[in-house]
This record gives sequence, structure tokens and C-alpha cells, in this order.
Amino acid sequence: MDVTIFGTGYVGLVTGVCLAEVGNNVLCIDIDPHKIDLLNSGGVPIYEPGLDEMIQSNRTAGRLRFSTDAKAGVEHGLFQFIAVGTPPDEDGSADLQYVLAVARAIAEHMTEYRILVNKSTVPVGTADRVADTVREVQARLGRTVEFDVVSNPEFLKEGAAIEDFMRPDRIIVGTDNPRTAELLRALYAPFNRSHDRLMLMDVRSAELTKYAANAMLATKISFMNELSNIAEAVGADIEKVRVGIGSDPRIGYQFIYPGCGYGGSCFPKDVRALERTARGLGYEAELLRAVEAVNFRQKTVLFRKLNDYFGGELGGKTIAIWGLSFKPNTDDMREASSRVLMEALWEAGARVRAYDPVAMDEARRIYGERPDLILVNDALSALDGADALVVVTEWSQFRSPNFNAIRSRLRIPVIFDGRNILDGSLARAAGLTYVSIGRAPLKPA
Ligand SMILES: NC(=O)c1ccc[n+]([C@@H]2O[C@H](COP(=O)([O-])OP(=O)(O)OC[C@H]3O[C@@H](n4cnc5c(N)ncnc54)[C@H](O)[C@@H]3O)[C@@H](O)[C@H]2O)c1
Ligand SMILES: O=c1ccn([C@@H]2O[C@H](COP(=O)(O)OP(=O)(O)O[C@H]3O[C@H](CO)[C@@H](O)[C@H](O)[C@H]3O)[C@@H](O)[C@H]2O)c(=O)[nH]1
Repeated sequence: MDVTIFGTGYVGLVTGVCLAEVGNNVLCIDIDPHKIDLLNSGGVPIYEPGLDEMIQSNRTAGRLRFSTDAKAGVEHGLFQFIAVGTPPDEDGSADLQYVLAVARAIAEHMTEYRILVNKSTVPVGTADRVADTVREVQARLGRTVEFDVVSNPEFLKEGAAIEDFMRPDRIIVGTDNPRTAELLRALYAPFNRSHDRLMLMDVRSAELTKYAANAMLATKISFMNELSNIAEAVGADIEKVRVGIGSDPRIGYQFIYPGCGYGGSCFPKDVRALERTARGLGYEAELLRAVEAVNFRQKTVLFRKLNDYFGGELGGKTIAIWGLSFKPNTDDMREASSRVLMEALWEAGARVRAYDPVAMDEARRIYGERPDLILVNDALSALDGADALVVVTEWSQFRSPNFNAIRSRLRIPVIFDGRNILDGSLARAAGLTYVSIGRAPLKPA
């Protein structure tokens, strides 16, 4: 089938490449000429495991092409996927300008039936706004070309995006038109083989399902972070509590890891946007507000622990940081906890020596050259001349470090583990003080 994708970010690129992988003829359109040039010259603008190889093999096979030409895109695909950003507006609600710009471009160039498939995360009612926008442009141009707008939210996780798309838990399709539903079912058939994962519903329910999923997951994390602070106060161990509650199948083990807050381009913005949508309709979403507030506070927990440890004297100190991305296996630093920590440290007059397996270029892009940020090429080098080590991102390669090497390279033998991924008893045995989340600190005997 012929498919056009608008937007070559995480979602658009992964959708395009995975649809090409199963044999579709895919044309990806982006307004950013640098991205398109890079993709056309064999480069990849984002780090995502497996993506590079799949892009190259599908380009070579002629099933995947990239262009800035919106008209060519509209002519190409029966399916017109919208996978552009929906960043927060000033008041936290989703900014739909990019989605509506794509709707206008499709409307302007459409000469035969098209299905607009919205993959961006958008507030309930957006499909109607997209349809109104297309109708307005058509009215201005004096045309009436048939079209449908479908909601097809995306649930992929960065770092596991290809796997999530190729083997989805569910494929949500929101449409009231049975013919469109069948066309979507055919497009998704290769991802739907072992059992039917396609869930058909009305458009508004599909749009809300996306926010509901992210809000639920964010709620689980904030709940655990709130409990971790209570655990510290009452002298309990949050990791024991986590295992204790996770064993109840009604609760489950997934997404109840306490830490230094959730980041990324989705949870923070989507919780906020859902709360703003509700408020706009006269409903105060108290729970969502609390989820956001707890996360905001939790992102400062590492700074507070460091500040307490150093008696408020962080000026002139050097802090080693392991992990800059908002989670492992991505170079994405949007709303990353590392940023809150580094900015607070700089404000307090401290220097940072940081290492991340893939996000260092992104850190350079965000912060530029500055004397209080030294990016080093391996984890242990971050410790040289540092007064403490802070683990911010739960990369696998940080989990079993050589604690003796850490102790001998740090100026002051102390680790702050923002994700509870290290074995505190080994750290302690190596002569390090181990400070983590939701547990009492461990000090060398
Ligand atoms: N990143 C994720 O893990 C993820 C997962 C599920 C859903 N989502 C949602 O999907 C949407 C896209 O997210 P993303 O992370 O891929 O965004 P992104 O910022 O990585 O990419 C968006 C792309 O759209 C392009 N663009 C903007 N206007 C355009 C236009 N008029 N025509 C063509 N291209 C245009 C931009 O240049 C950019 O390359 C958002 O609504 C997001 O909430 C993201
Ligand atoms: O138990 C946990 C699990 C995650 N996190 C943190 O939560 C954040 C988000 O993690 P994750 O959900 O794995 O990453 P995303 O790529 O942002 O994916 C989320 O957001 C996407 C965009 O909407 C959705 O498609 C995905 O289903 C949803 O998991 C990261 O900072 C993690 O460190 C925790 O603190 N504790």
C-alpha cells in the first residue's frame, strides 16, 4: 500500500520504517530540510536501537523515501499519517499548530480520497478540528474531495520503539466509518498476526485512550515516588515495599520503580495537557495535578540529598553524573531529571563532570560550551577530581560498576543513586557511602 508520513521525528520515522519493512511503499515528509538531507544521505537524526539498519535496508529496497515536498506526499499515499509534534502551549495545553498545518497542506493538494491518520498525541476533539480545517481549505479552493480522519494514537517507548511498533500490545483505531476501519485493519494486518490486537472505537475514545495510558503510567511512578519519601521518613525500605506490592497481580511489578522523577517528551506534557483539557471543561483534575506536582518535586530530590550531605556547601564542588538522557537507550534529554540536577548544581556554584553512553552530543547542543560542564568519554573518567558520583539514568552499563575503582577515583567516597540500580551493600563494602531513593543511606562499617 502507498503510505505518506508527515513528520520524521521518533514516531514518524519509526512508523514509516516499520510500515516499509512489511512491504508498503512509504514516503516520509518533513518541513526540516536538514533532517531530510541527512536521511537522504544515509544519516539518522535520532538514536534508536535498530532504526539505522532498518532505514538503510528499506531505502535500498526502494520502499522508503524522504522529501520536503508536501504536494508529492499528498499525491503519494492513500494513508496520510500525521506524526508531528504537539508540544505544550504556554498554559500546558497541547499546541496543535503543527497538526493543523499538516491538515491544511493535505487539504490544499488533495485531489482524490485520502485517509488522514492522526498518530500525534492530541486532545479529544482534534480529529473534528482536523476535519473542519480540511473542509475550510476545500471551501476556499472551491473543491470537495472525500476524506476521513482517523485517530490512531501511538504507544511506542523510546529506546524500544521498533520492537513496540512491530509487536504492539494494541492498535487503537478510532473511526465511525466501517470502510476506513477495514482499510486500517488491512494496513496493520502484518502487525496483528498471532491474535487480534486491533481495537476499534469511536474517535474521541481513541484520542482519550492515549492520554489515559500515559496518565496512568505517570500516576504509578508518582505514587511510588511519594511512597519513597514516606518510606524514608518512617525508616522503611521502598525497594522491599515495591516487591511486596508488585507481587499482587492487581498491582503488578511494571512501572513502579521509584527514582528521581519521570521525564521525556510524553509523560510530563501529556499529564499537563489532560489536566488543562479537563480544566477547560470545568473539571478540576486533582489527581493529575498531584501526579505532576509530585514529579516536579521528585526531580529535585538528588540536589536536595547532595546539598544536605555537603551541609549546603556545594559551591566549588565537582559532581560526577552518570546518565543524561531521560531514560536508557535514547539520546533524548527532553524534561530529563539530569537537567534539573545540573541546573541546580550550577546555580549553587558547583561543576559537573558527566558521562552518558549516547546523549553527550545532545547535552552539547542544549548547553553549548561552558566551564562548569565537562563531558567525558567514559564513566570512570567522570570521577576524576569529583566530590561525589550521582547516577541519574538507569542505563544497564551502570548497574555493576567496579566499586573499588569508584572509591579510589572519587575525592569523597559517596554515591547518590537516583534510580536504585546499584548494589548498596557492595558499595558499602568497598568503603563508599551509598545514598539512594526511599531508603536509609548505607555508610561504610
Ligand atoms: N516520542 C515518543 O516516544 C512518542 C510516542 C508516542 C506518541 N508521541 C507523540 O507523537 C507526536 C510526535 O512526537 P515525536 O517525538 O515524534 O516528535 P518530534 O519532535 O521528534 O518530531 C516531529 C517532526 O515533525 C516535523 N514537522 C513539524 N511540522 C511539520 C509539517 N507541517 N510537515 C511535516 N513535518 C513537520 C518536525 O520537523 C519534526 O521532525 C507527538 O504528539 C508526541 O506526543 C511521541
Ligand atoms: O517504573 C518506572 C518506569 C519509568 N520511569 C521513568 O519514566 C520516564 C518515561 O519512561 P518510558 O515510559 O519508558 O519512556 P517514554 O519513551 O516516554 O514512553 C512513554 O511515553 C510514550 C509517548 O507517549 C508512550 O508511547 C509510551 O507508551 C510511554 O511508556 C523515564 O524518565 C523513566 O526513567 C520511572 O521513573 N519508573
